[in-house]
Amino acid sequence: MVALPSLSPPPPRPSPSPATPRRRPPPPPPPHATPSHRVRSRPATVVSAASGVTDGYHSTIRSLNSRGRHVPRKSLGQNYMLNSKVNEELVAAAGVEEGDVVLEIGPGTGSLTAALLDAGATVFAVEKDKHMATLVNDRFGSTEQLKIIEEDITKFNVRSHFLPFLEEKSHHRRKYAKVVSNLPFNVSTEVVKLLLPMGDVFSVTVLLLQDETALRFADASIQTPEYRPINVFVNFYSEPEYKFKVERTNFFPQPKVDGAVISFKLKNSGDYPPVNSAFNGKRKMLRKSLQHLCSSSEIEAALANIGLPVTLTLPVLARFSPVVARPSGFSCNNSGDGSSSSPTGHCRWAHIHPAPGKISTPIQLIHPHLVHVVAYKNPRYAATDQSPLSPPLRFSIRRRRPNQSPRGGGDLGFPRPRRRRLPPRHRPLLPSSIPGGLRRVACPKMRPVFCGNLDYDARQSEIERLFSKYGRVERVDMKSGYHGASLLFLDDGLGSTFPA
Ligand SMILES: C[S@@+](CC[C@H](N)C(=O)[O-])C[C@H]1O[C@@H](n2cnc3c(N)ncnc32)[C@H](O)[C@@H]1O
Repeated sequence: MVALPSLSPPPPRPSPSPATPRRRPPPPPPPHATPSHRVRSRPATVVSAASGVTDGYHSTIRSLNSRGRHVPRKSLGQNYMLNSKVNEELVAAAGVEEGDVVLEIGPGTGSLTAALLDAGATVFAVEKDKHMATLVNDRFGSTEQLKIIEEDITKFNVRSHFLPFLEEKSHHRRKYAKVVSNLPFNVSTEVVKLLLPMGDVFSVTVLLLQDETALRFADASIQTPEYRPINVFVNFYSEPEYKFKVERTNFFPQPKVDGAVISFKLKNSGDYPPVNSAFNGKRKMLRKSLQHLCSSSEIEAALANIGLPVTLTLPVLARFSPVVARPSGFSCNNSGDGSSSSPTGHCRWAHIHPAPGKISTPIQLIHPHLVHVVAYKNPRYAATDQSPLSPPLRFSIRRRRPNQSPRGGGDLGFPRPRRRRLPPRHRPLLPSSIPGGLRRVACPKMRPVFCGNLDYDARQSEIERLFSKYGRVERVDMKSGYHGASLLFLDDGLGSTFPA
């Protein structure tokens, strides 16, 4: 923890004496962003017209101390920006201009907020730390140009809170907002997952992240071993561009790593290709990534049919998807071509068929935007139908035998915990924990069903209603750590199937 020196009023500098212990804070670090372009020589601290104060080392310390001594919290990623030039570069990277509406995550002491207000933007700021929210409020007073919400961005429903604000500020004309933020490093992936699919609200998202993370997000070459599902996600929803590196000396307290600014130009939701299942694989080798949908030979035949390579790019995936997935309603009645819409009314469901003969292969009911349900094929129906083109199989949630040792969450999309195998009489039946804070099901009849990629508006009650057709839903756990994921506990009764 860093003990902040009190600087109000700043004491006169004592003449240095070897006997006196040094009490003054270290001098301001040489502010240095290393832009890939536009290197301008400017003073380290710039007077903000909106705020009337400078944002540098001393002013940051002063504002942190202004409401009692405030020690930056590591758990909240509180590394404050000391260099106003970096803030200005952030604002410029987002092309913020007069009349723009901007979402800022974590305004902190308000240094970036000041730069945004100076550029003529109206700012909607979400700050988790009560102390910092009050501090920004004090700094800017009551202005029409700024609204501060004290909330955790990862639990915040951006759509329902931000859209009315956007409409009001843009005078009910359809206008895209922007996101500009010096993010706490520890929530960057969550925030990226939250914001990128919102191309109908935001045109561009400019974030100051950990340099390594920014490099990873901006990597568009899928042939490298570092390529991860997050890259598919990022490139699916946006066009990322690495802007410039920000050295760690620009922050207080100084983090252990450098930062970097990255911009994501968001795509409009109407243009997304329906390729959700491709998010599951690390490399986009179709034969492997999609082996749960059809057999390898069928995948290869489909590829040959449309003249595709085995390793995919996003546009190619978009062309391939309809060959293996047929759109259907969620409440499909064995005809497989239902067209009911999702609970939030956005899109249709795509029903993917299981690989022949793979009894416990996860069967994915994939919805381009809403939900991705992993259920398990019931061995009882293994013999009924094997062809991916015939009417859909009947599924049921896989049943766990009452005396079966609790298996890890691997089948549910969570890593399987390592367990020491106990003799049967010692095996803990129920309840036990699996990673992610989820509890095992207490009743052997209750089946956990994992739903991912939930829409931001999706509510617990909607999921409950959706699944209640297939059995008694004991409860729905909305996972906040995972982007839009929930786990629901379903008692489908002995004879019932999923979907019916
Ligand atoms: C890296 S500091 C940036 C502060 C300021 N924007 C600046 O440039 O100096 C991150 C800020 O985000 C806030 N924060 C941390 N976690 C948050 C969360 N989950 N939701 C909203 N704000 C958060 C912290 O309290 C802190 O003020």
